[in-house]
Amino acid sequence: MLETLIVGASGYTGAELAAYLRRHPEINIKGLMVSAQSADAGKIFSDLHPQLKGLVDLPLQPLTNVAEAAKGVDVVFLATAHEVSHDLAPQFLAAGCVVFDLSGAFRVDSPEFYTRYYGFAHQHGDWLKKAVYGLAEWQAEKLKQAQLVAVAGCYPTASQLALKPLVEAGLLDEQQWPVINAVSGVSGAGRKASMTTSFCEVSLQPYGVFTHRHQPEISAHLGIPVIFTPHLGNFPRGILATITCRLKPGIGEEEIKAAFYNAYHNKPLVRVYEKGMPALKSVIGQPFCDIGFAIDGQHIIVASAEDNLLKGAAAQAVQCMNLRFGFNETQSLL
Ligand SMILES: NC(=O)C1=CN([C@@H]2O[C@H](COP(=O)(O)OP(=O)(O)OC[C@H]3O[C@@H](n4cnc5c(N)ncnc54)[C@H](OP(=O)(O)O)[C@@H]3O)[C@@H](O)[C@H]2O)C=CC1
Ligand SMILES: CC(=O)N[C@@H](CCC(=O)OP(=O)(O)O)C(=O)O
Repeated sequence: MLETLIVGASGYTGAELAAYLRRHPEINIKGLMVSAQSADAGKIFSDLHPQLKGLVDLPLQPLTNVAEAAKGVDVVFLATAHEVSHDLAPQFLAAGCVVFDLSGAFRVDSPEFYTRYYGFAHQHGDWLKKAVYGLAEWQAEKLKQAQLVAVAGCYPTASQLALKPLVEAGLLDEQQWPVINAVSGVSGAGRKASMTTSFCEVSLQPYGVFTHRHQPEISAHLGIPVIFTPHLGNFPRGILATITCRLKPGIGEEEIKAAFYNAYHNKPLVRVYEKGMPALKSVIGQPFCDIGFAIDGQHIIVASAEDNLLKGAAAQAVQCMNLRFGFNETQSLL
């Protein structure tokens, strides 16, 4: 049995982690943590997330001393903001814990990337180098050795799962950058109140145009440049990415189908459609990323759908943990 902490347990992804981990036969949830100053410290977790009433009724504990909190703990999930994870992860790692970080704090091995896109100077270049990028379907071998897993971002997961089979098989015309248009539900911005995510303000709209931090995350791990435009949608959860690319001359449906088959025929959490396009309703509340495509001449449109809080965050984190410890990949997820 692995003793496990969820830090940031009162948040959206933290709550989803608790829901999965409570039913994992190899995991004991030892503690649900929030910040030392949290207004929710001392409250019962399920009073904040009543869907888990009677299932996870532990108190939310203030994280006042990391060394103390890490005692007897094997695994830590950090469902915290990037800056918070950046500070906490090295402390839990120093205490010997295996850390699964849902934030972007360790996803790209480039200190300049953090200054430019995250607005802070990264202090842990050693861990940036050692971190394994948690895009589970593509990192199974590396994950087995990882002490720090930087779980892939929500948009980057939907985007890369759709594009990587085509890139790896060399099917795309390299002169034409893939154009990714993706819409996310509001839970992507977290649970804390803010003006931009308040009910009356939200209206379908692009944001972060040419500047969103997920563009370089996707490019860095895909190995090619992309255009990425996120949109905020007026629904609670889910991401739909619609991606337009140009194929190399002579590439057709047969090659595309083969590329997706080779990549995912034995990957239970990616479902590639024989025909039709995925919709959010098929993945909300599910740990899957669903992919569909259509070809017209040299153009291909690939669409991928996921629940941002699940395959885009908590489910993928648990999937990475399953792979790390040699459990069934979908344990507690399906
Ligand atoms: N939402 C999404 O769709 C996705 C989110 N992510 C990433 O996952 C992380 C969590 O996201 P999300 O669940 O949406 O965030 P939320 O804002 O919903 O939750 C953040 C949690 O962190 C806690 N927290 C804040 N500061 C500290 C601290 N210093 N020590 C311990 N706990 C702290 C908060 O509680 P309190 O403030 O009361 O202490 C809260 O429990 C972020 O890095 C996000 O970028 C990744 C993929 C998708
Ligand atoms: C709708 C919305 O605001 N989405 C967030 C992305 C979700 C997220 O938390 O980003 P990571 O996957 O990198 O952790 C944003 O655009 O900043």
